[in-house]
Formats: sequence, C-alpha cells, structure tokens
Amino acid sequence: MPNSHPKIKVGVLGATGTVGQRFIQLLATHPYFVIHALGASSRSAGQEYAQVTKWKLATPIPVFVRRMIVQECKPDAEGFSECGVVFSGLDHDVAGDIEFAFRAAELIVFSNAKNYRRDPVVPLMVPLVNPHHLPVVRHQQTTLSPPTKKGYIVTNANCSTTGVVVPLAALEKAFGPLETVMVTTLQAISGAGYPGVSSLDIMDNVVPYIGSEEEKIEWETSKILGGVNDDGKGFDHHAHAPLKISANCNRVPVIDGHTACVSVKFRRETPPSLEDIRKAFADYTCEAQTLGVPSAPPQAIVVHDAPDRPQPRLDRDLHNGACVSVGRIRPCGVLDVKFVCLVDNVRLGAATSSIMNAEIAVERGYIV
Ligand SMILES: NC(=O)C1=CN([C@@H]2O[C@H](COP(=O)(O)OP(=O)(O)OC[C@H]3O[C@@H](n4cnc5c(N)ncnc54)[C@H](OP(=O)(O)O)[C@@H]3O)[C@@H](O)[C@H]2O)C=CC1
Ligand SMILES: N[C@@H](CC(=O)OP(=O)(O)O)C(=O)O
Repeated sequence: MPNSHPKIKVGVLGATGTVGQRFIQLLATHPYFVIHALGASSRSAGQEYAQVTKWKLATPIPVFVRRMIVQECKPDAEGFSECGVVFSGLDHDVAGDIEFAFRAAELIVFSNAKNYRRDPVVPLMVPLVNPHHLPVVRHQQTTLSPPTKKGYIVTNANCSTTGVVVPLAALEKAFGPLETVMVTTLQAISGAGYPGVSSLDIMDNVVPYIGSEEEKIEWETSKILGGVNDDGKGFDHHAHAPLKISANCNRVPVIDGHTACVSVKFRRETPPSLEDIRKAFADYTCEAQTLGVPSAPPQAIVVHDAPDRPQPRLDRDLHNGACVSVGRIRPCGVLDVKFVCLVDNVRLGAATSSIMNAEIAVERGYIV
C-alpha cells in the first residue's frame, strides 16, 4: 500500500478481551489501519475504554484509545459503518450472530472466533501458510446468505493449530505430503481468555483437558494445508493425500505461548535427513513475506539448536510474536521425525494473524 494512501478505518469487536487488547496494541501504530470503533458487551458499552477494560499488557493503553466510548457490537453502532475492516476477538458464544450481522451490513470481518472456521465458503487462513484461500471470499459473497457486494468473513485458526501448521507446511513444501502427525500441546493460560482458568486449578498443576481443542487441531489442519477446488468455490481439505492426525492438549502454568511436541511420518518412502529438515524449516518463506506486509516476520520459522529450546518465556517475543519457533529436531522411533514448536497464542495465534490476513487482503486488492 503506497504511503500516500489514507489509512483504513478499522473496528475491533471484543475490544476489552485478551485478544482485543492485543489488537489495540498492534493496531495503535499500524501503517495501513487506524482504530475507529470499539465494541464489547452491553456491560461495557457506553463507557470509556480505559474504565471498562482490565488491561493486562505491559505497554500502556494507547492514549487516543483510553477515552474512546465502547459501543455495542452492532453494525449501526457509532463508527462501525465507516470502517473498511472489522477485527473480531469476540467470545464464541456471541461471535456467530454478531459477525453474521456485520458481514450482512457489508463490512469485511477478520475473526479469531471458531464459529465460521468450518464454513465451506469461509477461508480459514493462517497468513504464513495459505493466503491462496482468500479468493474464495468472492464465491462467499454470492452464495452465503445474504449475498453481499463488499462484506465477507475470513477466520484465522485456533492458536495451537497455527503453531503446528506452519512447520507442517514447511515440511510439505520441501518433501511432499505427510502421512501421520501426532501432537501433544502444553498451552498457556491466556488461551482461555480473562479471567480464564482459576489459579487454584492451574498453579502447581497440569490440566489434561481443553474442551474441543484436540478436535480443532485435527480438523483445521487439513483445511489449511489443503488447496482450493479447481472451480475456486471451496476447499479440498487435502483430499489428494488424507492426513492422519491425533492431538493431546494440556493446560500448563505458562502465561503466554503454546508449546507443541510433534511427531511426523512422511508419505515418501525414504524420509529426509534431519539436516534437510532443519534447512526446510529455516528456509521456509511464504506469501506474506514476499508481499512484504508490515506484520510479516523476517523469518516465518526460527530454528533453535540449543537442546533445551524453544521455551515460552525466552522465545515467545521473537519477531514481535509473529513467527513460530522450532527446536529439538530428532529421529522418532515410531514415526520419522519429532520436534518441538512454540507460538505466541495471542499474537500469531490470534491478533497478529487476523491483522496479517487483512494486510494481505489489502495488498491483493480484496480491501479497497
Ligand atoms: N486467548 C487466546 O489465546 C485466543 C483466543 N481466541 C478466540 O478469540 C476470541 C476472544 O478470546 P479472548 O480474548 O481470549 O476472550 P475474553 O474472554 O478475554 O474476551 C471476550 C470479549 O468478548 C466480549 N463479549 C462477551 N460477551 C459479549 C456479548 N454478549 N456481546 C458483545 N461482546 C461480548 C467481551 O466484552 P466484555 O468485556 O464487555 O465482557 C470481551 O471483549 C474467542 O472466540 C477465542 O476463542 C483465538 C485464538 C487464541
Ligand atoms: N482454546 C484455546 C484458545 C481458543 O480460544 O481457541 P479457539 O479460538 O479455537 O476457540 C486455548 O484455550 O488455548
């Protein structure tokens, strides 16, 4: 986007929540976008943002946002109709109806919520993996009810899925389709929003259950790694080489950063060497980088060679939380190779992905 182009006004739905706060922090100085409207529940609506938000980030609330009046999440509430893009960090209990209404009112919605991820005409887009799914929004505009001229919805993936699918995409790009993936996650408490998991449940503990999380990783991965159908009207879900994937998800006492231990079997008969796998991770580049969008990290995957990395506390801030860290690449006695990966669940796992998806949409002419 040329520097002379005026910034695009954006709204944030769920602006007071964990993901909403990251949106505000990341958008406050954004070169393409300017925050114009904030929405949350009726508990917050009508009040100044700083009064109703339990701000949990280490940087202060941006000065111009502090006194903005939080609106109800309705497309006709003040400010939203002037927005070129609306980012959603809404609770999934309400995201379905609200995002539907914004799309129907001809607004472009980039959502973190799970509600539309499985819709056959909604792109489930991880910006470091599958921006080639974006053109399906044109089909969405004509077939999803109501038809729209401008409005559409793009979702990003579950935060754990995002951290795993980037290294898997790098392996598929270099070595062809994968056959089997086993994933065990160690997920941060911020993944459950605020106030989230009670301290009495998580301190000195591991909780081996996160509702629906395993099914999300297993289902979303194939949609993301798959292509677009030949007619451009939907997604092939990796049907040419169905992926067997099994996930185990655990909540651990970490504030930010989801770790995943991943084992992989390739479809090709002779697996690549560990050295070639390391190189495939380190060399992986994606469209967000070639387009040069502002949130794209200089390295999509940072490979760590120290035997005890990546670690959430040490590595989640790399490239402003916009990359995936990978380490401990080693042979697997059951499948072919195993490794550990780490993603910042609230940045690349949530707000950064939505913003980067929107940046890609700007560069490709889907937001004008
Ligand atoms: N946290 C994470 O790591 C990730 C979260 N997500 C997804 O992002 C979304 C937001 O998550 P998170 O920020 O953690 O959740 P939070 O619980 O921290 O925030 C929820 C937000 O939704 C708003 N909200 C709740 N009820 C209503 C309502 N009836 N009408 C309008 N707004 C409402 C809240 O406003 P109010 O303050 O007024 O109640 C708040 O702004 C969820 O769908 C989640 O699944 C996705 C990836 C990662
Ligand atoms: N369930 C994730 C966060 C989340 O909200 O996921 P989703 O966007 O898929 O509902 C976690 O607890 O870490």
